[in-house]
Amino acid sequence: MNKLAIIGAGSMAEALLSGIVKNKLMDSKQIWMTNKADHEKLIALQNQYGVQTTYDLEAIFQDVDAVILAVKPKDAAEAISYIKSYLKEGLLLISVMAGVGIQTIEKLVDPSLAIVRAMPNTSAAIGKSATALAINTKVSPTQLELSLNIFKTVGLTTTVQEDQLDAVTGLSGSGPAYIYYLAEAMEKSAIDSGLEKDVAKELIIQTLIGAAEMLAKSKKEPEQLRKEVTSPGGTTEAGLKILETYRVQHAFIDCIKEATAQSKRLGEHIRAGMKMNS
Ligand SMILES: NC(=O)C1=CN([C@@H]2O[C@H](COP(=O)(O)OP(=O)(O)OC[C@H]3O[C@@H](n4cnc5c(N)ncnc54)[C@H](O)[C@@H]3O)[C@@H](O)[C@H]2O)C=CC1
Ligand SMILES: O=C(O)[C@@H]1CCC=N1
Repeated sequence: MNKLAIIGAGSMAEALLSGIVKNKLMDSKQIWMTNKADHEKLIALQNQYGVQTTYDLEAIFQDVDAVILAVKPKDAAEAISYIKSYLKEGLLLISVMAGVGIQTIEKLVDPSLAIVRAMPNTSAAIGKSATALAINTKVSPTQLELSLNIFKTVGLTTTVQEDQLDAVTGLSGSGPAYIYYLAEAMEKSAIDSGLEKDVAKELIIQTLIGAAEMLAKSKKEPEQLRKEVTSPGGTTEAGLKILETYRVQHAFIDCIKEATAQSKRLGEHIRAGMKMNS
């Protein structure tokens, strides 16, 4: 790839930029970035990563191979109409916007445009994202490989059908927040029980890393691993009984389903807004 443009310069855009630069996927001088109006942020990114930043769309799009669209879903229509005249056949558009479907984007751009819809998560900032990608029929094998290579710089990648991306968003897109929520609860209870915050934090982090690595490395199902921690009449059993009383597993299932539904609703909301404006 000779040149990459990134539209939007927020946390997700920076995480991707950082991965691409760190893994030397391309020279940072070949990456062009812009945002809505935060000039200082662009200067900071330029200084930190050596990328090119500008509000001059002609300069950004001249001879560009791929464009990453990393604005908020609510800004999708405005951002796409801003760059629409530059989105030509042969170009690859990669969207990381939650909920915004490929069909919705197709309605806003040249129908021949190759589009990848990706759902990373914020662990991209440390190269540990779980990213799923879906593509439209215009994406060539080379463009798919390029997209996978971009997201591999920030973690694991997989491809799914487009209609599965809302479920991915509810599961692994929002997923880090569920784990942080658990970590918050662990920290609060540890402090209430008299542990020092620093000590508690260290123990919690290692417990989460250890459990995640057991899930990754052991061939056992999560249920089996849970049972192996739980001695009859022991501490874990006593603790888990409380989770059962509060139906916490059901709450997590409902949580992920609701996040998935919200991804669908976001997409519908944007589609409805487009119809009203057309
Ligand atoms: N934060 C997360 O956990 C995840 C976010 N995403 C998606 O990534 C996208 C970006 O999210 P964040 O980086 O968290 O947002 P953010 O609010 O940090 O950044 C958004 C950026 O878009 C720019 N922008 C807005 N309108 C624009 C326009 N018309 N032209 C050019 N730039 C424009 C803003 O200036 C800003 O730089 C969202 O669509 C979100 O759904 C995807 C996966 C995970
Ligand atoms: O909450 C959100 O809408 C974004 C998308 C996935 C994670 N965060």
